[in-house]
Amino acid sequence: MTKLQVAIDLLTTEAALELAHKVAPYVDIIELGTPLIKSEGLKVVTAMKAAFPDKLIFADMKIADTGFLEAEIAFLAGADLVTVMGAVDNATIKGAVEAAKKHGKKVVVDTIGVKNRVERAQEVTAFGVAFVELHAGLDEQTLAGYSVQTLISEGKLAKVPFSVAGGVNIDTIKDVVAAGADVAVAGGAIYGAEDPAAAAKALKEAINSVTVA
Ligand SMILES: O=C(CO)[C@H](O)[C@H](O)COP(=O)(O)O
Repeated sequence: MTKLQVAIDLLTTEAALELAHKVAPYVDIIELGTPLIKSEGLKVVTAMKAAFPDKLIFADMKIADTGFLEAEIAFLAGADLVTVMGAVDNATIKGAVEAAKKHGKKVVVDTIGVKNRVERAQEVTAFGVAFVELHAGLDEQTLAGYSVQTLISEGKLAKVPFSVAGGVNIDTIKDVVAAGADVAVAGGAIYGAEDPAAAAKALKEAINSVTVA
């Protein structure tokens, strides 16, 4: 069953916790977005894990260097999953995976900026990462012609564990599930909604309505 991940791209711990309390019944993974971690520091990760010990806490660290060190500080703060950039040196990804093994946690590779996402997803999966995030960032989503369907198609081709992130919403989440994604990530579609709990509930129900062959 595809998991639902809420990406919290808000800027304060207080706002992030308030949103998480509203949507927690419907989500499997709570992501602390990169701007939130940069704004608040890793104490937001610690606070979220303390508030939701039964949820997977995803620290979107977007690690680009010192893979072992940066992954380890996030794990020590309470993260269950951390992101490393797919475009960086393999040594950084392997270092983060070593830290994950040491702490019994997991690494996710983020493909922002990766030219050949399918090939790179297959390469990094061999390093022992949990899954690959086929991802178009918030800036890329504003470009003319952007469509999340490109990421969804790549997920089908890659045949590795993957998530899709980049404007996933109620109109597209069923396609994400049907493509076999392990995780569907929704940020703006939840935190930008007038009623975030209702939005998260609808996304979860959409996931549950799809039968994957
Ligand atoms: O990691 C991110 C940006 O770098 C976002 O959290 C991710 O793209 C999901 O948010 P949205 O659904 O609003 O695109």
